[in-house]
Amino acid sequence: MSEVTADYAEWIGRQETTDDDLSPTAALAAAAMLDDTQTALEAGSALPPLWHWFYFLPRAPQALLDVDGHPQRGGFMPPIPYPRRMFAGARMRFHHPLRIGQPARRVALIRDIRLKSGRSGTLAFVSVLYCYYQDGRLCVEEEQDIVYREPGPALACPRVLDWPPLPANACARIVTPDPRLLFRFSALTFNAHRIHYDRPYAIEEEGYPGLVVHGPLTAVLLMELLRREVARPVQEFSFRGLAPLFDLAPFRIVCTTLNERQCSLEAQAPDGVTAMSASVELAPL
Ligand SMILES: C/C(=C\C(=O)SCCNC(=O)CCNC(=O)[C@H](O)C(C)(C)COP(=O)(O)OP(=O)(O)OC[C@H]1O[C@@H](n2cnc3c(N)ncnc32)[C@H](O)[C@@H]1OP(=O)(O)O)C(=O)O
Repeated sequence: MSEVTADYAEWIGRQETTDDDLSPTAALAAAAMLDDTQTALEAGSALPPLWHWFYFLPRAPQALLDVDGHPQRGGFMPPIPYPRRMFAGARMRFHHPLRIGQPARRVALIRDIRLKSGRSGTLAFVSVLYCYYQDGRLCVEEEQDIVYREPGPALACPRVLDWPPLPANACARIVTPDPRLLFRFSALTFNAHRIHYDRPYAIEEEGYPGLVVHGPLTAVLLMELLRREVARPVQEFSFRGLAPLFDLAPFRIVCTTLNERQCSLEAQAPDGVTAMSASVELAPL
């Protein structure tokens, strides 16, 4: 195990800088995808939390895409040999909102590469730290975990069961992850991974029962539920993808208020299993 990570030691500490003018165009398209007609998205408006994912898009030329649709490994990301890439989770801290229509910079740094043994086989986790700057100050810090898996047996189609009753201090929404939503999210994030839009590829090559819901889309939907229902600035947010969600049946997102500063969020698969869990620290009142 440690030998494999040693092979990639030279990737740790690699950096990549991306500039973006944060034009309102992407935010307006994201609002359309989210049926958000309320949020002010003019030049100078605060970008809602997590909407920075609609900016700083990958710029790999078409000729340098791998068969799965991601940029070929061995550039910024290490050449891990396991073929199944997934977004495993992220932890972030919001210091200041990014402002629409003003230049911003993202600095990415490979922080860690670690091999683990999981129920699904060997997992290689690559942790990437992203720091977002505007007006010379650090606005958002985010550490993402990308996991690469070995090929494994095909996953079964999820069963549809009843979701558990909601606790009193919780609110929820049912999400229908149809291909139109997945396509728009892939387009907004310029993510060409075929598991999100190419059903034969997702089923026959990567062994999923349907199109896979992007982890960041589920995280955005959780954050939007919080933004609508709790409507307080977020200071910290972390989430972990525990099981994939598919376009085959609706899933439920739930936000539970724990106390004045903390909420927990989760996405529940059609069979009731927690597919993503998240926690939020709100800014002090
Ligand atoms: C965008 C984008 C891609 C996507 O959006 S892909 C779709 C979104 N992502 C998912 O659906 C991932 C859902 N999660 C899973 O399928 C499984 O959790 C996963 C990652 C396959 C691992 O399952 P296992 O059953 O094999 O793992 P274990 O539970 O046995 O755990 C083994 C060790 O790994 C650690 N671990 C597990 N899951 C995570 C996680 N999400 N984040 C961080 N660490 C994780 C676990 O703690 C165990 O560690 P120990 O130190 O205790 O051994 C795009 O590509 O851009």
